[in-house]
Amino acid sequence: MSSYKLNYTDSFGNGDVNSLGSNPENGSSLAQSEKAVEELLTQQTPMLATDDHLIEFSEALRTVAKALRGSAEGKALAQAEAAEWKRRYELERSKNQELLHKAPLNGVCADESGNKGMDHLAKSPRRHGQENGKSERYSLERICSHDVLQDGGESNSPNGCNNKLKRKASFKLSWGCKGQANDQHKKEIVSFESGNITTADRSSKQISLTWETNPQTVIIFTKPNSTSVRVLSVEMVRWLREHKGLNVYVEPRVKAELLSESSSFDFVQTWEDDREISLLHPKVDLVITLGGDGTVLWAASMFKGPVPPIVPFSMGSLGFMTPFHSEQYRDCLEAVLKGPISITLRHRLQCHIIRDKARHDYETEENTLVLNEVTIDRGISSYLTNLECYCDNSFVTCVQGDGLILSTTSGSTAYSLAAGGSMVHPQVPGILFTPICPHSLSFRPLILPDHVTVRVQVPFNSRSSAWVSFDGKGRKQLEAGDALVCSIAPWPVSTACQVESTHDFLRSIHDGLHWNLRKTQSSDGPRDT
Ligand SMILES: NC(=O)c1ccc[n+]([C@@H]2O[C@H](COP(=O)([O-])OP(=O)(O)OC[C@H]3O[C@@H](n4cnc5c(N)ncnc54)[C@H](O)[C@@H]3O)[C@@H](O)[C@H]2O)c1
Ligand SMILES: Nc1ncnc2c1ncn2[C@@H]1O[C@H](COP(=O)(O)OP(=O)(O)OP(=O)(O)O)[C@@H](O)[C@H]1O
Repeated sequence: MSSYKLNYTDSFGNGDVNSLGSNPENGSSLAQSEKAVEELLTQQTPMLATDDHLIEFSEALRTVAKALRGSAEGKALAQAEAAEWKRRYELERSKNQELLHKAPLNGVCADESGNKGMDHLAKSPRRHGQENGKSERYSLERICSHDVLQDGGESNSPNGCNNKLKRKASFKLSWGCKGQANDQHKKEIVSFESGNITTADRSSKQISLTWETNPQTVIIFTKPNSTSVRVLSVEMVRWLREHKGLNVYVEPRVKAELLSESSSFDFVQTWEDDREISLLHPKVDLVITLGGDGTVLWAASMFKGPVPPIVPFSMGSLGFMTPFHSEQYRDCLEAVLKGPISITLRHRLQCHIIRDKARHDYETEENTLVLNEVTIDRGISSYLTNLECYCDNSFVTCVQGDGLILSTTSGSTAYSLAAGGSMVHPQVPGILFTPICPHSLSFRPLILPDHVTVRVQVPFNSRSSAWVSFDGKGRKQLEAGDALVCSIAPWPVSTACQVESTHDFLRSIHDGLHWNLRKTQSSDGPRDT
């Protein structure tokens, strides 16, 4: 029986409790043997008085009967004890599973037989007690101590796990980027409670936007020189005003177009200077774009800080960021204005040029925000670029070729893709480092994490200058000694999804690029036998 008990405790957490000393058949056979002895004694009694041997035999049988009774009682006790241990074991197992659900046991080590150690219980018995009351805490602590003693107490197992109950050293994780204390967000994603690092949440999830008050003001950006866009913009502006009672802003060019249609478009508001538009952000609830991806890039570039959510209607040939069909604009806008809507949160890169010859702060150039990418190329020069690249001050490589693309994940389906970069889901945070026609066989594209700062410098001994462009626009020259510094901007661009982020992304690569489109192989032909 004690071996049952030891076996049971030895295999705590993994053993088969039902096989340990609780076989009901054993108990009933002992009871039957005892009953048989009693019957024999009763039958033999008349003869005992006359035969000494029989008396002796009778005494012996009584002793055997007593022993059998004791054994049966002991068995019953053992069964009761086993049942109690089983109850405790199941109680503990359910607690462990509860704990596992809350936090996977990263810090728990296994003994040689693969059994889980008890450190996870040792570290938080009080927590069990607080949750389940004193008696359960007491029983759990007893189970732990029992297990540890049975497992051999103080010795260290070969895998380095000490079987003795002990507390793990506690620690703290902190996140920082160049001295900034921006822990809060990350702490919600990674928990490091009680020495266990666990993922508490995903850093990037499908995001849903719900209006708390009704949207009042929209701004519409349209692709220039397109008749179909012009026709739609006239219709949409009227509908937004007459059916939805919204304030509408458009670009000065579009206001002129609307007024040429009818003077009733007087209510439409605009601005004089593009710098004014950044002041509009606090007033604008929603941005609508009518065009292709270029119009989304254009709209985003108008906001040098936070950007209102964008609803992009597809009116171009390709539409990676434009999931909405213009024919159904009423239904679509009804749904968006009502909410909730799924959005894709697209990171932008903030790019800053540092001029070697700049000696004063006022000579510093303004940051430029890009939604797709910043490109550093050789421009009209016929020489190879010679770009020294650093990531957080670590030297990365020297780009000798046509140039380098630093792309967002939204931009991964644009120029970076054409230069051999991976396609990356737009909500994956990171910076793509994609060379353009590198003059080396081993230069593969990289994807860097979202917290790094990349610096691309034209060395003083470079044969030629380089050229920077932002989302394919605004080219600037980088002379020898100049550098471009680039990191993820704090103001992402949220675009409304037709369905949800992943669905829309996959649809865009299927429809836009015919990704992995191939005729299905017919089933007739050679087969594995
Ligand atoms: N070789 C190339 O593929 C190449 C060369 C130069 C620029 N571009 C891209 O063009 C972009 C500027 O776009 P534009 O419309 O203002 O110029 P554009 O009118 O010259 O159009 C460029 C094409 O890129 C597509 N595009 C833009 N952003 C995209 C994205 N995120 N995913 C997939 N395709 C996208 C557009 O739909 C368009 O068809 C640049 O940011 C750059 O990524 C690509
Ligand atoms: N409101 C705007 N003002 C000035 N330029 C714009 C505006 N909207 C878009 N553009 C520019 O017009 C060009 C074409 O825009 P867009 O990509 O939207 O249309 P598209 O080329 O017809 O689309 P696709 O590339 O899908 O065929 C881009 O270079 C973009 O920067």
